[in-house]
Parts: sequence; C-alpha cells; structure tokens
Amino acid sequence: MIRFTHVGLRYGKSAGTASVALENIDFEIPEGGFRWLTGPSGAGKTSLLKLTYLALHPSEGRIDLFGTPTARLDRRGTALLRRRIGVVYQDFRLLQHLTAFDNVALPLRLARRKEAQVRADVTELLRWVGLSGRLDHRPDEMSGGEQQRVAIARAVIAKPSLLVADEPTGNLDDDQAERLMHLIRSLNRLGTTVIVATHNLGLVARHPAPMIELQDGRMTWHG
Ligand SMILES: Nc1ncnc2c1ncn2[C@@H]1O[C@H](COP(=O)(O)OP(=O)(O)OP(=O)(O)O)[C@@H](O)[C@H]1O
Repeated sequence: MIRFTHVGLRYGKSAGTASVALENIDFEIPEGGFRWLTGPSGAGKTSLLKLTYLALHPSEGRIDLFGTPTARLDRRGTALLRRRIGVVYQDFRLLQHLTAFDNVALPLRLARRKEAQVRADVTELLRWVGLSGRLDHRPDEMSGGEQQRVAIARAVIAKPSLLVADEPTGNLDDDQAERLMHLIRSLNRLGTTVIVATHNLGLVARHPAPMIELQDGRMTWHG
C-alpha cells in the first residue's frame, strides 16, 4: 500500500547548495497497517511524511502509493490520490477565516456529502474530541491544543485510506493524547493505514506498533 524503494531527498537545486534530508529509505506499510515514525529533531520525519502525502517528490528512488508509482502521476492523478489521504500538519494549517465546524466540514463538503450528514458527522466528531463548545470559534480564538484537535478531526472526518500525522499530540495533555490515540487506532481498525511521527516515547510505549526510526536522514530501525 505504501512502498519506499531506495528513496532519497535533497533540498536545494545546485549540487553546491543541496542538503541531503533523506538517504536510502526502504520500507513497506501494508494496507491497514500502523507505523510510528520516530527520531531526533532534524532526522527527516517531516520530510518523509511530505513525500508520503505527495507534497514533495523524491530526488532518488521510487514511491508506490495505493499500488500506483507516484512518479507517473500527472496533476489530476496526484489530486485524486491526495483526496484519499488525511494529513495532520505539525503547524495545523487550519483556515483562519473558518470556524472549527467549517474547517472540519471541508473534506466532506469537497466530497459533496449531504449537508444534513455533514452537520451530524462534524458535530459528533467535535463532541468526541471535547470541542462541543467551540464549534463556532475561529482558530485564533482557540488554544494550541484545541486547534490541534480540530486539525485531527479534519484529517479523519472523511475516513481516509491513509492518515499521515506529524506530531499530532504535541500540544495535548496526556488524557487528550490518549483520547486522540483511541480515535486514530479506531480508524486504523476500520482499515485506514496510519503513519504517526512523534517524539512522545511514552505514547509509543502505551501503544506498541512497528516503528520506523530515522537518524540524520537514514533509517536506523524498522520493525
Ligand atoms: N525546505 C527545506 N529546505 C532546506 N532544508 C530543509 C527544508 N526542510 C527541512 N530541511 C532540512 O532537512 C532535514 C530534515 O528536516 P525535517 O523537518 O524533515 O526533520 P524532522 O525529523 O521532521 O524534525 P523535527 O522533529 O524538528 O520536526 C533538516 O536538516 C532540515 O534542516
């Protein structure tokens, strides 16, 4: 379902200024699998996730997503594949002019779901993540942890085939982090493939699953 084969990534175009962010990355995540992605700051976790959700192209090697070699995708093909991926960004990327409700509703509205269903699903999910009282708040009226929960709700609301989450519990207390992990694991049990980057080793220990570990852009552990 996700396969990286000898993947490398360099930032910067000319050889003199290019910096190597990832080198020789090889792994496979089966459909419905769950992987932790760990490693120190600057190890390449966000870069690897960006390759996975098609925001970057590898400088070397090959990435297959949902059985499709991503190098062969045109813009339309990329957009279609991208719609099957839910992303929790490290910096949330909520739309500032929209309320929490409308941010979370966005993927369902893009998928042209009926408005009554959108209302029911979004209200239920925001209640589940403890934000019933924040439906009409815009991001700048919410705390970091509240914004993070909105970002997670937006990523999972349309039940994506793949969920990619970059430090999804970074702004949450332990109880909230556990609740969010419960949500992510439930989605995973329903068939969504999940990859979660985190520094929170306590969380990893409480939710044992295979791990990809990076150090200086190289894989030091997978299993
Ligand atoms: N847009 C960019 N241009 C140039 N170099 C970059 C860019 N983004 C990341 N890098 C470099 O690539 C390397 C990997 O960065 P990346 O953000 O993937 O690490 P990370 O493991 O996610 O770190 P953190 O845990 O701090 O978020 C770092 O050396 C970083 O400085």
